[in-house]
Amino acid sequence: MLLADVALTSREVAATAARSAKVAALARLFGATGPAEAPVVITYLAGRLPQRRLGVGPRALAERPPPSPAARLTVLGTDLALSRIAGVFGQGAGAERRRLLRALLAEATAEEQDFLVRLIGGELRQGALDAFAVEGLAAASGAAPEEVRRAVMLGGSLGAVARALLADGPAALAEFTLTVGRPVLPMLAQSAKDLGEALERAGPCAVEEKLDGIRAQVHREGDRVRIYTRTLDEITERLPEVRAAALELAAERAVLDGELIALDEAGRPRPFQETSGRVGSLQGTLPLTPVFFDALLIGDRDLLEAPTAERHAALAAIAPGPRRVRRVLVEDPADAAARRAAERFAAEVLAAGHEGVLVKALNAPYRAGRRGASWLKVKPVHTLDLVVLAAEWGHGRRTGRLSNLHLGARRADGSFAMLGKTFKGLTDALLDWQTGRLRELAVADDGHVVRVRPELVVEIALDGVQRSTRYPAGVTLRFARVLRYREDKPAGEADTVETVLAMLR
Ligand SMILES: Nc1ncnc2c1ncn2[C@@H]1O[C@H](COP(=O)(O)OP(=O)(O)OP(=O)(O)O)[C@@H](O)[C@H]1O
Repeated sequence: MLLADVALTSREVAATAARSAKVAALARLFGATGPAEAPVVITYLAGRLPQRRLGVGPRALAERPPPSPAARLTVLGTDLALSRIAGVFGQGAGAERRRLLRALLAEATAEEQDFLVRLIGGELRQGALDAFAVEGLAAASGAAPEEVRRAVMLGGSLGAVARALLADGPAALAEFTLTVGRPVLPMLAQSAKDLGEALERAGPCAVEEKLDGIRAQVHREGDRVRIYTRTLDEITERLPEVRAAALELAAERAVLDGELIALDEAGRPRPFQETSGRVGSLQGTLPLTPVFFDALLIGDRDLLEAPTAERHAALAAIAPGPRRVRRVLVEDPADAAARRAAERFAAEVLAAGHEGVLVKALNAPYRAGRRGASWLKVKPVHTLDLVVLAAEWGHGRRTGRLSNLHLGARRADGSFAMLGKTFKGLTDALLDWQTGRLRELAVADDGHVVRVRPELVVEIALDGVQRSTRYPAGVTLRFARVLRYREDKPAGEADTVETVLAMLR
């Protein structure tokens, strides 16, 4: 497949607001896509790179050679060329990467050059693309969209499902079942205003402590253990203590969902930044403890469709108390005594230094990859996960470091609206870290503001939001401060403008 075909479809999909037209354009393209090309095609359409980071800056992207008169770049050829660029390290790497990029661009037509530069610069990101691609793939292959969706959750990636579907047709979807050693997307929670609202919405439920750590899915088969993050990256090698804990479970074969936290000697949770250092690229040395809250598979039993109460019981049978999240049951939310007990529990959880509670409907299945109403989170402090759009060079003590962050929320079309700026809450270690990371993401630097690819998610605490004519969404943040970077969260899942506007009310 030619890169030109992908560029054309990308333009068509962006140009129409109609879901059916987007899906039809994608279905046409997938009809002509080979199985091996499919993962790359899908990644490009979503505006992402399989290589994630190329290490080329704004200067390299600004240097365009004369375009090729005819389209001849293939998708796989382009992918190979980008992998070569990403693989250059050491002295003179910058210049060598620029040379390779120029050589690639010289092979591209003017339209392909445009596509590549915007792709590499992060301007083509389309958060909603995967959902349309599922339908486009279903249409192109004759499979049911719901089946494709289920396979993506269980297979962990749209690319892998597309490859199988385009190679073997709808029958290939049967291979995508929950398998030990193959992570599935975690179930996510919606927000509730307070515990009262959550109990009302959930019906009979469990109220659980919300631990402030790192989401982890732990797979065990005999003495083989694998640990995955929320984005399904494998982190087993970095966490021998978690592996050891998994080997102590009373089940040889299990897939469990939980949170990794760092505790001090008194058993109180340590700040998240110390936890995340072990998993993200910040440095961290504290040992982590897994605390499980769900079981997806135990022995030969796939528990995904089993109700919460049954999954919790299955977990309790194989994991000792300290390895499990603490919870109280509210069998009847209309019962005042049960509600009071839940309120007391939530207050204790906060007093113990945790961030809030989760309220989980007892009769609901485990919905991998979904943010449904059967899990509700209640947190007393307002926080937003926003995307860093730019940063300003600091002054005085912060000279030479990127400091004041420009923060954006996600629009429905996948672009970002700036909400405000903050340099509060940044420790020296965070300043150093973000300076390095943001320079890697830089696309422009005017000596004052460095604009970056919108990829880095940061969790911001705030006192609220207020109307403002200075910012494009008509709203800005009050007393925003940085809590932590969320390297485990993709920008496509950052909070939306809609969520922020809802906070005005
Ligand atoms: N008992 C628990 N049950 C489920 N999740 C928990 C629990 N304790 C802590 N968590 C963590 O809380 C997260 C959900 O709430 P949070 O407000 O942190 O959302 P987030 O990570 O910002 O976004 P998302 O809801 O997208 O995960 C889970 O992903 C998990 O990491």
